[in-house]
Amino acid sequence: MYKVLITDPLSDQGIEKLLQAEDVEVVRKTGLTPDELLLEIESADALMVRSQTQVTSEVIEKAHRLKVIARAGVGVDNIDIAAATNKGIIVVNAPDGNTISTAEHTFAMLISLSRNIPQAYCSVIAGKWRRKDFVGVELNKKTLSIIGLGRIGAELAKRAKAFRMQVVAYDPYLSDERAEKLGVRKASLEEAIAAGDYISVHTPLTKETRHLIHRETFSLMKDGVRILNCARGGIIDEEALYEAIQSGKVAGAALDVFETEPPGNHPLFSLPQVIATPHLGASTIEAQENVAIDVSEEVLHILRGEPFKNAVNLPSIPAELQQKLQPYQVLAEKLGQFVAQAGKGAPQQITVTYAGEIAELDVAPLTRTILKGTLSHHLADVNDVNAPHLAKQRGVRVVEQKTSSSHGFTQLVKVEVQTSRETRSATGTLLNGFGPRITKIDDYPVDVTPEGHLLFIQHRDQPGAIGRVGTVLGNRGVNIATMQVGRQTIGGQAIMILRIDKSVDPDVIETLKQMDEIQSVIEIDL
Ligand SMILES: NC(=O)C1=CN([C@@H]2O[C@H](COP(=O)(O)OP(=O)(O)OC[C@H]3O[C@@H](n4cnc5c(N)ncnc54)[C@H](O)[C@@H]3O)[C@@H](O)[C@H]2O)C=CC1
Ligand SMILES: O=C(O)C(=O)COP(=O)(O)O
Repeated sequence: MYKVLITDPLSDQGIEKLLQAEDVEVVRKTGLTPDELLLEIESADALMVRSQTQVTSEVIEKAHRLKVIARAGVGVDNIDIAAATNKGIIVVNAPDGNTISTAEHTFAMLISLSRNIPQAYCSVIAGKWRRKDFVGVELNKKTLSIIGLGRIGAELAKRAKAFRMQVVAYDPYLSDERAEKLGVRKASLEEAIAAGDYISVHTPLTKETRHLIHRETFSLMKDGVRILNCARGGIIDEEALYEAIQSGKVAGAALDVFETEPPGNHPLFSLPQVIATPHLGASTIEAQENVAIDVSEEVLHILRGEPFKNAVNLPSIPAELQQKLQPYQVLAEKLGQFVAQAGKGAPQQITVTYAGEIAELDVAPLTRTILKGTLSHHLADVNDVNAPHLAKQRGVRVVEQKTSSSHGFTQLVKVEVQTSRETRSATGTLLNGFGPRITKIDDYPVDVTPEGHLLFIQHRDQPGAIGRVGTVLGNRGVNIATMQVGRQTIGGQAIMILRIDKSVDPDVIETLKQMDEIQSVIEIDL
């Protein structure tokens, strides 16, 4: 039974699948203190959050069983992604489910800001009728500068155009084609800042975007500019914004998000030009249902070891590529495991070579799996998420290369591990209908199914060697299921790979090692 811990309010309808899953126990505990969260997380297999729960490195450290942190929304700045990655915990989000709601909310703020609707409302219900105090401005023909033209920024642009606004956008990843398609003018950050009657930020909060709009940026803006932040508190320097409003440079600001949430009695709230909502961008029935459905499905897939889509700490793999790579996953992992167990010493460099048909695909996900297989021999809790990170941390160089020559096979994957003591390699392929095969160990051609218990023996090719090994194993009640022998020259170096039905005692290995013609015996579990 998997424990799925939900610590922020999620839509009941959205998590229906989780509630109905027979292998899942859903524990909903909102408003936990940090200490309570540290206790709860210890036994959780999955954690589902929105923006309130702070998933810090301390929380992650206590998460002994956690496989996935699911963010029912977009921004993951409340999750310590590096700590999760380090621990091999997958972080997923729901990038699409709240786009429209947040764009609509930003547009509602844009209109409210222009027509002083919140201020006028407060005045009217206080019994006043002060029409002159709330004269607004039109959106028609005004310029809206959007900083960060991603999903939400693009939806906002469409709405602004429908109101006959000019839209200028800055986004380092904005192509000319996309700008043209959306009917926006692509600009540099400075140009966009200088052009806007309105400036709306829609980037994630990252090291680069923290205080993207700072004191000096305000000086580049038009007098009377209006500012919107429905993305993340911290993208705009709040102190600098306060000063810019007070000086009259900025005519108004609409804020849905704050550097600290809840913001309490924030100095900005003393300014009548500021309107605010309590982080409501994604708070609609529809968005909440969408994001909860999306992350519930992801959590179930991850817990059950099935393919999933939106990992934040894994590169995304298009479904078509995933389907093509799927059959190679087992081969990749087994090759990694084989070479790691067959070699002596800690790995210094892992070189993966792809040949034939497979070399035409983006093989990065397979390389991660190979790394997982290789490193898991020396390290605990390695998975596809943390394998590259762990390799780097331990100074293991990873080289990925491709070649067209596959020596008569349709495709080949070769994993070579270089340690301080030796270099060892295993090459494998997929045999149509028969699954993974190891076709070569070092330079010895073999045909080995990579599964179960194997004995890997290096010896001198000489008559009787095979028989003597068989006798030792037979005498100890070890049944040999299959056997492969490879040699380079008659009477030269050779290898034996025996598939045995059960693991052997260490003294059997010692007995084999005593034989004159045998140089090494290694038991390999795949
Ligand atoms: N107020 C709310 O309730 C909500 C807030 N958000 C916030 O909105 C943000 C954007 O969401 P989406 O549009 O879905 O994400 P997205 O990933 O589709 O778009 C973000 C865009 O920002 C751009 N960007 C990154 N760094 C930049 C920089 N330094 N300068 C300019 N552009 C930069 C990226 O290229 C990308 O196109 C989220 O990260 C989240 O923090 C999202 C949903 C709800
Ligand atoms: O999706 C996002 O990034 C949001 O900011 C929405 O936050 P929330 O889930 O409403 O706490």
